Amino acid sequence: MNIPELIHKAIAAREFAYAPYSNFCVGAALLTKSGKIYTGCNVENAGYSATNCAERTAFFKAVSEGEREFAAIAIVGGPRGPLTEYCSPCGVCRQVMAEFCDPDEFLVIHGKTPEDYKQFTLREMLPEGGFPAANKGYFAKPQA
Ligand SMILES: O=c1ccn([C@H]2C[C@H](O)[C@@H](CO)O2)c(=O)[nH]1
Ligand SMILES: [Zn+2]
Repeated sequence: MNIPELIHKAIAAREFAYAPYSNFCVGAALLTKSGKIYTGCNVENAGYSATNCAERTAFFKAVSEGEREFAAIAIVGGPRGPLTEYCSPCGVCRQVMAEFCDPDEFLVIHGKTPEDYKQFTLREMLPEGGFPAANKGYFAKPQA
């Protein structure tokens, strides 16, 4: 797994962040087990709760194109401008990861630069979570 490349793609996706309300710009790059990368940015809305995080944008792009098996996600974010901090996913995004990802294999990478990052397993990010993808393998496979 090329983590610097994944972070680089998350940084590029952050350029597309639509964040006129918070000015907090986030990018994500989601790596499938087969090696494809789906990117996402946050997309805000005047009705704030309609906002979609970068991580879920990447997941929903991938799942809606038939992907079900994921290896890692890189996340970068912070106030508009150069990155100065690590960005950690919100609870809703962690729950979406839990739907599809093995908690002990899937890596959640918090990047600042391609070389400066922290990595966690999904289980570390969501201790005691419910993990349908791990408990019932068929949830992870496309069904008729
Ligand atoms: O991990 C995160 C944290 C925040 N945001 C977005 C949501 C909102 O648009 C803005 C401020 O929270 O950043 C993400 O996309 N991902
Ligand atoms: Zn989120």
